[in-house]
Amino acid sequence: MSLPFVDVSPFLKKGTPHSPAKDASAKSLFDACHDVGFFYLKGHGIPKETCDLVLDTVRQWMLTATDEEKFIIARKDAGVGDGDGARGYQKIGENVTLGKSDFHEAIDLYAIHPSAPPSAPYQPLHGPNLWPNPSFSDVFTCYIDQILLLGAALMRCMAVALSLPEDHFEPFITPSFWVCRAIGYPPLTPEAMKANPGGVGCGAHSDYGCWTFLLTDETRGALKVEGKDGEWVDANPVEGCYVVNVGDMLMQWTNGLFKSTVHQVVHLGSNYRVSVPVFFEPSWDAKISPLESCIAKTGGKALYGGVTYGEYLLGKVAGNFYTEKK
Ligand SMILES: O=C(O)CCC(=O)C(=O)O
Ligand SMILES: [Fe+2]
Repeated sequence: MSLPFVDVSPFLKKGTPHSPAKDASAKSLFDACHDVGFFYLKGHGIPKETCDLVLDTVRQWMLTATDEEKFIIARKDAGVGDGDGARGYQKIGENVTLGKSDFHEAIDLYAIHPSAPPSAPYQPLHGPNLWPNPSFSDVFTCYIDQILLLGAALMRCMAVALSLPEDHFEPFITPSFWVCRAIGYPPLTPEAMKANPGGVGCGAHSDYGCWTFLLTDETRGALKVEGKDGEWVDANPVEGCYVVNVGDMLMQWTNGLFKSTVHQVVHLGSNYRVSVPVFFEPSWDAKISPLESCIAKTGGKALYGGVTYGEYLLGKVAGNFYTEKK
């Protein structure tokens, strides 16, 4: 199995008339999402220099920040200092998947909550992002703005793929409650290998939102996608493309028509690998339930109940971290 390609370029400019190019693009999106749930997205219009700057910014900070600098922006439980239980730096092993620690460090960033208070204490997910420094914040804020436009374009493409009006999803995603992770996977030293025998940088999981736009450095053989027969397929980086995948929320929204596929990161190389997934999500208050047109195409019965996206997210984030109490 190799991952299919989807060209989103016909949808980048909002308000353009329907065209055969749009139909072709929407059909390739439908096939990719129905079949594998993972694809290479081309024609996205985000310059290579922007992507390189994002990756370099993460690498530079992860490799040069002192323990104290990392501690200052460490993720804290909600209500503790500037913590909201989700945002901030996580040291190696703090993130867990299926009860096992992941061998990576990361800074987690989220959209600002629509009713975020001006100062601490913060309820879960209601805090400010904990930025390492102003230039990191500038680079990421500008980058995420571009991904949000791309996410909206992909939603227009998805609407056409599902025979809906092109702007059908706009009210649900405006504004998107996006999530972004700046991740570093250190090389596995012999000692690290002993503590983490499988070398699992990020355990097998599916993503919980809508679309994941994954930017990675040039490391090959690290990201693995579960194929239909349970085999692991490498999703190596392709120059000029994002690796994009369907998350659980989109699977529910399409009543299972689009697949949210399990993947993992096993980085056994001797380099420090950097990746930056941006998770494009509905608005905090968006009510998501299976689309009628998708129910009709999948046997006529809704397979999922409805959720409010923010509540659903709160439940997911609560299970992400290793705490001493567990
Ligand atoms: O680092 C990667 O390539 C993928 C990370 C990932 O799957 C995630 O953060 O959900
Ligand atoms: Fe993932």
